[in-house]
Amino acid sequence: MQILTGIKRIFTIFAAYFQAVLHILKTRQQLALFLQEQRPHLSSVGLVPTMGALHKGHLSLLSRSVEENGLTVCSIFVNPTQFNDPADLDRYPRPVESDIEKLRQTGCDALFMPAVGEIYPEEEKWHIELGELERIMEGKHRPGHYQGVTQIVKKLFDLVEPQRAYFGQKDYQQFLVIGKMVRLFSIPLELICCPTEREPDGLAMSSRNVHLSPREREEAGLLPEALFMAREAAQTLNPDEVRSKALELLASSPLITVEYLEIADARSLQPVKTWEQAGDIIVLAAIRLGQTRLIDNLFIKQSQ
Ligand SMILES: Nc1ncnc2c1ncn2[C@@H]1O[C@H](COP(=O)(O)OP(=O)(O)OP(=O)(O)O)[C@@H](O)[C@H]1O
Ligand SMILES: CC(C)(CO)[C@@H](O)C(=O)[O-]
Ligand code: BAL
Repeated sequence: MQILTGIKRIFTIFAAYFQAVLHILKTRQQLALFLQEQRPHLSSVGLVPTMGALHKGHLSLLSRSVEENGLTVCSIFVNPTQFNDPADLDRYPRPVESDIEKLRQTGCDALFMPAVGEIYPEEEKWHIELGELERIMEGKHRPGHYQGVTQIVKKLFDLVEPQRAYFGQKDYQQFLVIGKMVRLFSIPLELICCPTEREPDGLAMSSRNVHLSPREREEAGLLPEALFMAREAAQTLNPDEVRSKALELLASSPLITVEYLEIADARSLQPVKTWEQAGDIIVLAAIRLGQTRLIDNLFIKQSQ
């Protein structure tokens, strides 16, 4: 009896150990072999694409995937083709060791972290028709950005073939763009948009927040404040008036430059003139604080 209990205990320890194992895969081939081995035993695979420098926002996507799928793959790849500003690419934070530790703690099964040459062995052409979505807001202010995003996300979808892929609402326009790409290529997967995780003062968590000076960090709180104020003001004012009020609040900081602030139909991202014009309405903004560019958004009206 004692022997049996002992064997059971050893088995439990081994099982816990193997569950906690994070497989680190650096090449397409390692990823393909790993998935080939695992897939027959699994109900579903969840993919969480990231550029690393993981924070609680990323971890919330990972926890949701771990909960909903038999296997979760996180990718960390700072994709050069989506950076329209080379300085932004150069200084993008890359704290690999602490990222790996965080992934271990979430129960993520595999980390795919390829080198640039592994993903782009040679120069390649990529262009898909994203329509208006590419000509407004992020698309307008970061030319080529969504071509780079769709290029890498399509490659990741092809390599991992997940049943579900998880993205954050903080990059809401990106979520719509990826939805458009999935429909264009008829990719059989479910896209899941997870809520934005925020700091105590409301600032959306972002890998780029580390670049803010203490003074900029303080003023950055005005961005969520303007969005939450807009949602409140929508109860009594029309969209144009709300927009002006939010812009006024951001203008109160000499450090902030507003790139855009729009109140839009949450499906098309076209500006609305009345609250009745769309079922779902969202306020989206991008600001610059010194060298750092921050984006955020908040639903003002949601039909369900
Ligand atoms: N605060 C957040 N809450 C929830 N999801 C987030 C948050 N920040 C980022 N994400 C999501 O995590 C995924 C990976 O994002 P990414 O690696 O670019 O991090 P990031 O913090 O958004 O970086 P940056 O803001 O510098 O672009 C994306 O789907 C993104 O929307
Ligand atoms: C989706 C993504 C990982 C593609 O590089 C990136 O755009 C991001 O982190 O949001
Ligand atoms: N989180 C969106 C990726 C980017 O800013 O390039």
